[in-house]
Amino acid sequence: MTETQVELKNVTVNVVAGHDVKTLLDDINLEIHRGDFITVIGTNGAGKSTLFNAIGGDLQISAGTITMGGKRVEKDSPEKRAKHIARVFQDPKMGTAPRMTVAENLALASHRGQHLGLRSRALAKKKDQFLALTKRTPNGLDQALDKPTEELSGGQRQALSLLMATLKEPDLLLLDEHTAALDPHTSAAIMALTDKIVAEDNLTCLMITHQMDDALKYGNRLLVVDAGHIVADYNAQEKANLDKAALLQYFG
Ligand SMILES: Nc1ncnc2c1ncn2[C@@H]1O[C@H](COP(=O)(O)OP(=O)(O)OP(=O)(O)O)[C@@H](O)[C@H]1O
Repeated sequence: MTETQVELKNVTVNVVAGHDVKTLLDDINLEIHRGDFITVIGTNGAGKSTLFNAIGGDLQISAGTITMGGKRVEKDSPEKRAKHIARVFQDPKMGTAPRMTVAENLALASHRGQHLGLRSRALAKKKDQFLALTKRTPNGLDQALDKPTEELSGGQRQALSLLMATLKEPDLLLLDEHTAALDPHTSAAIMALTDKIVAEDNLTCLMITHQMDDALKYGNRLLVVDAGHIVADYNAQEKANLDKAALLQYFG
């Protein structure tokens, strides 16, 4: 039986814009099952990142409920929700501490939700684990464990962000166009790594992308967001029968 991991019921997000109230999400209903890997597409300004902000708590919802693992979370702070939700953004500079080394960043991520103890002995103990972890990446991160993150390439930083986000196996992984700033070759490599981590760790994941090929190739479900609504929710079988031309129709 499929287990519900996250559920949005009648979620609406209104914001005040000048003298008007703007509805960014309009009565959204969405059930996410454990192990779902859902790709999310839609035009610029459709509400995709707003959906992530509502789930992550960066934006308060105006109506409705959000449940994670059976518990209501819509009133919880983003910090409290971050114990269960990890997010990777488009900008490779976000999500890592630039002056800290790759190993130190990984140590930070491995202490998510706990008090920090970045003593060098503790770090040395974890080096083997971090070496094994970074060897999974396609772009030489394992050779850069002692380098400050600001010296890494964009692709290496996104690989690191992904490892940091998934190190503690979050209940929900939110990928917000995390390969959009990368060249095609690096983007493909990071997508392959993403797919591997999601499958091996059996993560529940939502991934926003403007790459229709990636939206079709990865995941077991595909959502289309338009003007604050979910206008399509394709299951694995329906998704297998979709092609790029069908998806492009949603972009007018
Ligand atoms: N805090 C806010 N206050 C007012 N308007 C907002 C706020 N956040 C987002 N918006 C607006 O809500 C709409 C949806 O934005 P959102 O970033 O969710 O779109 P998106 O689908 O992620 O687009 P893109 O593909 O361009 O990233 C846009 O018109 C945006 O300007």
